[in-house]
Amino acid sequence: MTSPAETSSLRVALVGATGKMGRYAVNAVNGADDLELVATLSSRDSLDAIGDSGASHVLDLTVPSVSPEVVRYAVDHGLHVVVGTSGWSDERRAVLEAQLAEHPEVGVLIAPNFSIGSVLASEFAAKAARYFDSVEIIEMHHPNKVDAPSGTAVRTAGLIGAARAAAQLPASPDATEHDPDGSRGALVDGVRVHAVRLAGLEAHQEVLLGTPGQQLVLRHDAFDRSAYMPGVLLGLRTVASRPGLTYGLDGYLDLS
Ligand SMILES: NC(=O)C1=CN([C@@H]2O[C@H](COP(=O)(O)OP(=O)(O)OC[C@H]3O[C@@H](n4cnc5c(N)ncnc54)[C@H](OP(=O)(O)O)[C@@H]3O)[C@@H](O)[C@H]2O)C=CC1
Ligand SMILES: O=C(O)C1=N[C@H](C(=O)O)C[C@H](O)C1
Repeated sequence: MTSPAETSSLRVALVGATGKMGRYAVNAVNGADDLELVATLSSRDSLDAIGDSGASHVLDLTVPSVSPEVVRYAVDHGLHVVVGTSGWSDERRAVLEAQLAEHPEVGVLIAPNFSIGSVLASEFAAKAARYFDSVEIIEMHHPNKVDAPSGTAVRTAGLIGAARAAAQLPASPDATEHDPDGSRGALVDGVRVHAVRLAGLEAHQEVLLGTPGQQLVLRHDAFDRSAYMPGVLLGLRTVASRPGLTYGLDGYLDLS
């Protein structure tokens, strides 16, 4: 928990303030008595507006091609960062870890998903994975999403893959020999991931777990972006007390 002294000086610069997530986050931060929104940036602004604003924290809700530059700027300036933007691959996180080693006082949270339901669904999937022969992920999003598979699906596959490896499970059974068009989906940490983009959808994910005679489906639906705001605020309030990189909001939750 952050102390009152720390929270009273929590000044947030929001990058991506004009986006779908950013617009919700502006309202969420403005509605929190212990947070002050000191800068709102879009693609038209220089990142120097962050430094000029006197921010202590940066909230990054941009696009995968821009997010690493935002985070690099913030860490170089000694600012704590909460990242919701997707696209933070193992390679990108390794580069960030190296940068953070030079700024050991700085905390960064990369949260592939801020919603508690989604975080729990991924956690449950990882717990269940060792008891089933097969597991596949279907992620379903609005058609404006620029990246696939979703950051949430990548994170979920990572947790499941680690759980299956720890249990020394073989690969999910699959006799496919001929798949010229990639119908079997992407393979992420040994888990097949299928990405659907459909008008009318927001953000949805199903983890299908199968073993002879039964199936378990773990599904999460985010119907609008209010689902993410409690997690955004939790991240902002906690990140300064957690130096280094935390990957996944579960790192700030007591899920044991
Ligand atoms: N972690 C989570 O729980 C969630 C994560 N996401 C992720 O958050 C990210 C944002 O999603 P969403 O709000 O839908 O995206 P939008 O496309 O609606 O918004 C993108 C924002 O990034 C800004 N931007 C683009 N380029 C730059 C730049 N060079 N410098 C500064 N700002 C820039 C845009 O500004 P402009 O208006 O000027 O173009 C806009 O404000 C995505 O990666 C998405 O996957 C989404 C939902 C939940
Ligand atoms: O772009 C989105 O909408 C979302 N992006 C995040 C992701 O890539 O997982 C989180 C959520 O799925 C919504």
